Amino acid sequence: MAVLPRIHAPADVRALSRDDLDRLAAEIRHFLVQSVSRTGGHLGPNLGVVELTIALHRVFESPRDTIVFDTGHQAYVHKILTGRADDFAGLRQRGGLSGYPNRAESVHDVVENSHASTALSWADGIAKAYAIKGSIDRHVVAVIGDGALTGGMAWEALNNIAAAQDRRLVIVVNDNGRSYDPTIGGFAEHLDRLRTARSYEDVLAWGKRALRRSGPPGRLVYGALHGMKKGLKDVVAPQGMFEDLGLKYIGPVDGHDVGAVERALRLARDFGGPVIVHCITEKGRGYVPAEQDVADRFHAVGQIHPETGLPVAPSRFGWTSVFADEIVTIGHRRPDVVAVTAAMLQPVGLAPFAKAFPSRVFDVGIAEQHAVTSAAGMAFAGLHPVVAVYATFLNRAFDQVLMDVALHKAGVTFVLDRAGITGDDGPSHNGVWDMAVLRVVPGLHVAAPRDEETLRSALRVAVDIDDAPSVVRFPKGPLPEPLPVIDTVEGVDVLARTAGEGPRVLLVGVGPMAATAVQAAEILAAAGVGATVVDPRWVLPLPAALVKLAGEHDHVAVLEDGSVEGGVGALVAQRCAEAGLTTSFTFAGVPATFPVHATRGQLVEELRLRAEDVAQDILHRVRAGS
Ligand SMILES: Cc1ncc(C[n+]2csc(CCOP(=O)(O)OP(=O)(O)O)c2C)c(N)n1
Ligand SMILES: CC(=O)[C@@H](O)[C@H](O)COP(=O)(O)O
Ligand SMILES: [Mg+2]
Repeated sequence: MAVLPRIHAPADVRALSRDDLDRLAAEIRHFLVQSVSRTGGHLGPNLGVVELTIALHRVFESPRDTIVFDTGHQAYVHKILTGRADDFAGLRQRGGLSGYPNRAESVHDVVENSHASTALSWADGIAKAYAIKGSIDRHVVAVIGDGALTGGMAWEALNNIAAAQDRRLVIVVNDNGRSYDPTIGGFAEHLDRLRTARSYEDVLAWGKRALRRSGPPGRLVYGALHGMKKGLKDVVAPQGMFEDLGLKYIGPVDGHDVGAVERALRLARDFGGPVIVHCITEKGRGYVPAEQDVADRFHAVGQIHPETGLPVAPSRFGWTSVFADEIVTIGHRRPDVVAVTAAMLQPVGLAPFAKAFPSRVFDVGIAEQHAVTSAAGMAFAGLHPVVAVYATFLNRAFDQVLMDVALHKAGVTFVLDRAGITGDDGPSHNGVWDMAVLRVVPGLHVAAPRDEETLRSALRVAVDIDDAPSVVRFPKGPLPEPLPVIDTVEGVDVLARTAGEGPRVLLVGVGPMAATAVQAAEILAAAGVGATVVDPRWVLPLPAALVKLAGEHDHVAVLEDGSVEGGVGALVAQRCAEAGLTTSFTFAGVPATFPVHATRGQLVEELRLRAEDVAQDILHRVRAGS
């Protein structure tokens, strides 16, 4: 009889027999492959934490004990064990399950932020609060991957966690040796060494045999050692780095052996202080296409054929591919150009560059702040670094862009992929803050290309800027059709001029929103309102021609796939006001909200960013004479 249908809450998992547990793990694995094949999602990471998550919910009593997941992309099993298996048909879809923990879904979910390396700080804060509130019997458990452990915040948290030996805080390191690629750096090598050490279980078993064979005194010693705060493993093979930090270490544990993980977690739970449980897992475990995926073990898949793992729809030539191609061309021409990635070499399109110039690409781990400041160092020493990250992840390196790159007028180029609304990856993955946040950085240049040619051009110009930071941002997904230029005004592309009676409208399309602006102009023309559509291509520094053009029109609409608060539209309005213009404005962009996961198209409609929405809003303003 199937076990999974009997699981509606963690208590059901705790009630299972040992045999049922193995069956449950197999059934969950089958379920994940069948379901995520249909919806897309983080299949590989979740196949790697099936047994680990089962053991977690058997040893700790969520929500009384608090379990937080770092990044949260590996929380599908947690969702299954907390009664949401039936909801997976709607994974990452509007109205369906989020691809990450989500408090609106369950009391068992805490951290909704999908940005890596934050879980230990969450755990430290929660543990401090429990201590102050006297809830000393509540445990806090943080599950963090080896990749997320390469992020600086994790080490800030470890430093604090180690400072309080009385906190019931368990750190479960889910060590599968990879982010997307194999995890890099000295710490990753340290984990490697631990990983290859004799397993915790083996050492325990050896200790039991060896000491017990030596008669009553040996048995006495084994009992004393096993009961010791430090535990046998540390006595036999103390784990230097963690021990030096003041953190007890238990492991390495076979993360696919429910019993072994349970035993290690129980030991950690009862220790009464901060403990690291080092679980060795395999990303994509139990699904051959994922296990054999050299690139990233099916880290994130679209819809696939479950039998083969092959994509249902072939991926189309997209924005990232254009960057991947152009940066190689630039690399041939410019030996000083180097590339920096934060553990996302393939997703950001740097694999061809790495193949062509293996010594000129640097994977710094999930460490965007380090990526930016080390790039400032590279620029100081005569290189032109190109830092390629997803737009949303640059948020955490704002100070480094401002104070290490811009303050020193460093020629660093930032390539921001997934800029704008991405949608199904949830609110923390939309890349909508970059233009508003970076707007205040002195000297910084920002390009928002609208198609392939303007992207290639922007990259070529950016790498030639050697006295200031430059940013080139583009969205996720397939390339739009090229938009022809009918005129230019002091470097600003004019894409359309339509006839009409009465007030004339200036439509400023930022990046791919230029296409929406052209469509909106056509709708306005049909309503008898004439318009000019322009695309500045470089939105920072703001071209003076935009103010001049605004002065020649009665109403200005700025369309941007980014925050409308403090965005490009706000900047255009400010410059117009400074020039004494009294032009009225329509601002089409993303409001200061966290849109719930949905497709990009659904969010564009929800946020009224379609051409028909923008045209309607403009007509309303123009006809109201405002
Ligand atoms: C700040 C930040 N940078 C990059 C990412 C993209 N990202 C998502 S998961 C991941 C790899 C995480 O590796 P690990 O922590 O080892 O978890 P695993 O996928 O191996 O379970 C990366 C780089 C992110 N979510 N947050
Ligand atoms: C969890 C995480 O941050 C990444 O896996 C991200 O979800 C990938 O996004 P794309 O699928 O857009 O590359
Ligand atoms: Mg990993």
